[in-house]
Amino acid sequence: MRSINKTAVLGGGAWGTALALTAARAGRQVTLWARDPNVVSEIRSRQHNPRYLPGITFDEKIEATSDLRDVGSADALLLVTPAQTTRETLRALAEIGSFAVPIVLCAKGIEQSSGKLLSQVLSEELPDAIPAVLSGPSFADDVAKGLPTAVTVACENSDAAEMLAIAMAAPSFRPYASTDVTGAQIGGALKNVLAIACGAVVGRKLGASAQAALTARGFAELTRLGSALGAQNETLTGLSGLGDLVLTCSSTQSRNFRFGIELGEGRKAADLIAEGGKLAEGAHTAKVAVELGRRHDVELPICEVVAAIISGSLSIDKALTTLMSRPLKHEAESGRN
Ligand SMILES: NC(=O)c1ccc[n+]([C@@H]2O[C@H](COP(=O)([O-])OP(=O)(O)OC[C@H]3O[C@@H](n4cnc5c(N)ncnc54)[C@H](O)[C@@H]3O)[C@@H](O)[C@H]2O)c1
Ligand SMILES: O=P(O)(O)OC[C@H](O)CO
Repeated sequence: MRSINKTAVLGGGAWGTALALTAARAGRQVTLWARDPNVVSEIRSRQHNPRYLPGITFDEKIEATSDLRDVGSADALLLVTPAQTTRETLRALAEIGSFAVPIVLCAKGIEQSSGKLLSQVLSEELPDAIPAVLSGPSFADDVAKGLPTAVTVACENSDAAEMLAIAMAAPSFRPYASTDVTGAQIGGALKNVLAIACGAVVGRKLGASAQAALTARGFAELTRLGSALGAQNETLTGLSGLGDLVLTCSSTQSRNFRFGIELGEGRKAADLIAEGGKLAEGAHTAKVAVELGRRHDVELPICEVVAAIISGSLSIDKALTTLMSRPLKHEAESGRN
């Protein structure tokens, strides 16, 4: 694999911009591709992205473009468009070349139409690419401001994982290399769904004890599904698993958590989605996560009630009764449904 200097970021939203800044701080040459020409012109002319990172201006040099052909010579690409647009973005890339370089999946979700992890989607659309994942506790706003955090960078090829970690490492951004591509995706996908549940508990004023209990039982679900799919325990208890779950299930900075709060306060999911506000990936992942669980004989009761609340078939009060009246069991049985 060639060394990583030229880095392309696809996606001009909050996370794409924050990761482009991080790569520049790490000393990389960065091209940011954004679909929206306004984002490109704001970055080019004023070094900021006010729609997605309001109040943040940057000194780092980032080349912004809306022409996808400009990313063709990158040594590595970071894919940072919403999870459900991954296939579409990859297909657009495939029209330009075969990209036999690392493609780092930074979105957190599972493809709704197929139930596939984004790494599977990548392998189908760009079979020559080297699939990698970047995930962990990281609010775009914090990262863009240079506040410190640590993340997981996973690639089956251990050398490539290390090279990617080095390529993205900056004074306030510490990537840990991993070879567990599946495990690194499960935490990010499920924590968004579980954060909606925790937000609903807060919005309904059910108390901090309920929020903590739900987070811990949510972690049991994340672990069960991850283990069934072959994830390593260290990944699930690490930055992209437990680390991101704790962050997202406890902070009003999280869009998924805030989506849950609104549900808890009585808003309808369909209305929130129709309003097209901030991206809450968990609303798009809940149902497909439950289906993925079923295919692997894994029960995901919290994800299940979140999916039912989002579809409008279950109220929050009924969801609580459903969860609290499940058969009593030993905590040690958590790994087995
Ligand atoms: N914001 C964060 O703190 C954060 C942190 C880690 C991971 N993520 C993940 O990163 C992904 C992107 O999130 P974000 O925060 O950047 O979202 P965002 O809403 O801020 O930005 C999404 C961007 O994608 C673009 N986009 C939407 N559909 C597109 C399409 N079909 N083709 C090309 N571009 C398209 C939008 O124009 C926008 O620029 C999500 O999966 C999210 O879970 C976000
Ligand atoms: O704002 P959220 O809920 O999409 O969370 C952002 C990041 O995934 C946190 O690590």
